[in-house]
Amino acid sequence: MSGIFISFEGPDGAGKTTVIEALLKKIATITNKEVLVTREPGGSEIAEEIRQLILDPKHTEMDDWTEALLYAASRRQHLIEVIQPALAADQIVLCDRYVDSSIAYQGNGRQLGMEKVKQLNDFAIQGQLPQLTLYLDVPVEIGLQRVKKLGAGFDRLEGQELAFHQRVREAYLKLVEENEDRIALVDATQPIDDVVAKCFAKIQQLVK
Ligand SMILES: Nc1ncnc2c1ncn2[C@@H]1O[C@H](COP(=O)(O)OP(=O)(O)OP(=O)(O)O)[C@@H](O)[C@H]1O
Ligand SMILES: Cc1cn([C@H]2C[C@H](O)[C@@H](COP(=O)(O)O)O2)c(=O)[nH]c1=O
Repeated sequence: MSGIFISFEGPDGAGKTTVIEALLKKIATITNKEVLVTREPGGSEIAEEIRQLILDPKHTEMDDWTEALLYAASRRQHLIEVIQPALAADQIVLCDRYVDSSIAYQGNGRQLGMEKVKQLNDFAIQGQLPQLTLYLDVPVEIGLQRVKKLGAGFDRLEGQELAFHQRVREAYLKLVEENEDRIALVDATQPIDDVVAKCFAKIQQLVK
């Protein structure tokens, strides 16, 4: 695979989508490589259908392991159908969430165990990790407040209790500590231009 795979992570409302959009233009100034923006869960027709199933607030009866398996299944489909072909075509892939989301949300948020959820996903991704993961760190109250302000309501995951979101953030901070060669923490409470500049600096180091 000759492309570059970059994922973006963070609690809900950290600013991933906004940052990725801003980075698109900036990346075009430093490389001729095509840039593909995609997201999880989703990014392909089948994976988007799984997304609807998982995030629908009316699916209150969904078992936690079923949820973890559905995220892993949508990841597998997206990886095979979208990410790997783009990398093979020498593109830069900017992915809004990837495997660290499952380890944080299902592993620690749902308390299924970070290592167990990692193992489940090892099967799905077969070693395909991003070269760089930009973790946008924000206190969960601030992130959820930002989502609330958008006015579209909460999906099934966003609608979980505060303690769930706090466990998610704790897990991310642990992942940053354990994977400092891959995951870079960016303070996402800063003004958006500063957050974008910090992310861009990290990407420049990789793309040059
Ligand atoms: N650094 C920032 N400062 C203030 N507001 C921000 C910042 N970053 C993003 N926002 C605002 O927060 C809201 C949520 O941002 P965005 O949708 O990019 O977050 P996200 O991480 O993609 O969320 P989700 O996890 O729910 O997909 C948007 O209204 C965006 O303009
Ligand atoms: C990939 C992935 C995501 N989640 C959660 C995180 C969010 O609450 C939603 C996705 O919605 P977004 O607004 O597009 O960020 O799903 C998760 O729990 N596990 C995962 O693997």
